[in-house]
Amino acid sequence: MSNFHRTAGRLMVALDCPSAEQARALVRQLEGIPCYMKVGMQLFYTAGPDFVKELKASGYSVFLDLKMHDIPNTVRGGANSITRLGVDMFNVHAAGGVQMMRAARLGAEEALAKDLSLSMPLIIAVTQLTSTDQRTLNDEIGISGTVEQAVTKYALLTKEAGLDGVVASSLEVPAIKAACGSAFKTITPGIRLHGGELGDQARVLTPREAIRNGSDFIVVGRPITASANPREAAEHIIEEMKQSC
Ligand SMILES: O=C(O)c1cc(=O)[nH]c(=O)n1[C@@H]1O[C@H](COP(=O)(O)O)[C@@H](O)[C@H]1O
Repeated sequence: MSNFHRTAGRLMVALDCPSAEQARALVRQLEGIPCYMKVGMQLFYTAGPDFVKELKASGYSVFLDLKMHDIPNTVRGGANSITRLGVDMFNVHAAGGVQMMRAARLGAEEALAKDLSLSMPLIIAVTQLTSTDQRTLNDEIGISGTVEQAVTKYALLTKEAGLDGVVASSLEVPAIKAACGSAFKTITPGIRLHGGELGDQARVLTPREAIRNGSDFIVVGRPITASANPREAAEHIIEEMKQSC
């Protein structure tokens, strides 16, 4: 496998689009770039499971980002339905606790037991959203300590629950890997090009910095989707990632 393909395989493009048509147009522009496609709430709530199946039928790896956070029984059912879509990765909130995260794995296992053609998706837990800064964590959410401490605690809970890794900012990746081991996956949004608009993201790094920090995957939305040329933007990001390897 070429270095280009290895590094591009660590890019996840957030298809945060208001319609299936717009998402399809974006996917067409990115054709041939071997990235994951991330389907989040905005697209899923309008285009639904059919769009996920369409991406899978076209050969894409899909991260279904619905951030489940509910009672264990409901998350178990949700994970079962999501796994039956054949996605490669999905997520829950670590704040739901160990029992809830274990229920997500159980729901996925139950889906697999019923359909042997399915494979086990990676199940990932969101630690602290990358839009959360230190003040918000302490004063609004009511969690004391540093963001890194809060993220590491949730990462350890995620590992205890038997999930595959966490979503966090790449700033926290060294601490997560030190606490949970290098095989524990880190999926990092909050990626911005040097000097780019932060928007609502608080904890950000560039693609180059994220890969240097040890992120397994970087999640990129607006730096690609809001660009005048999404394909060029994705290629530029892959180039940056390649230089960091
Ligand atoms: O789970 C996620 O993917 C996620 C977690 C998080 O802490 N922060 C975060 O930004 N995301 C998602 O990553 C993407 C980032 O998009 P941009 O800020 O446009 O690059 C969005 O689809 C978010 O929903």
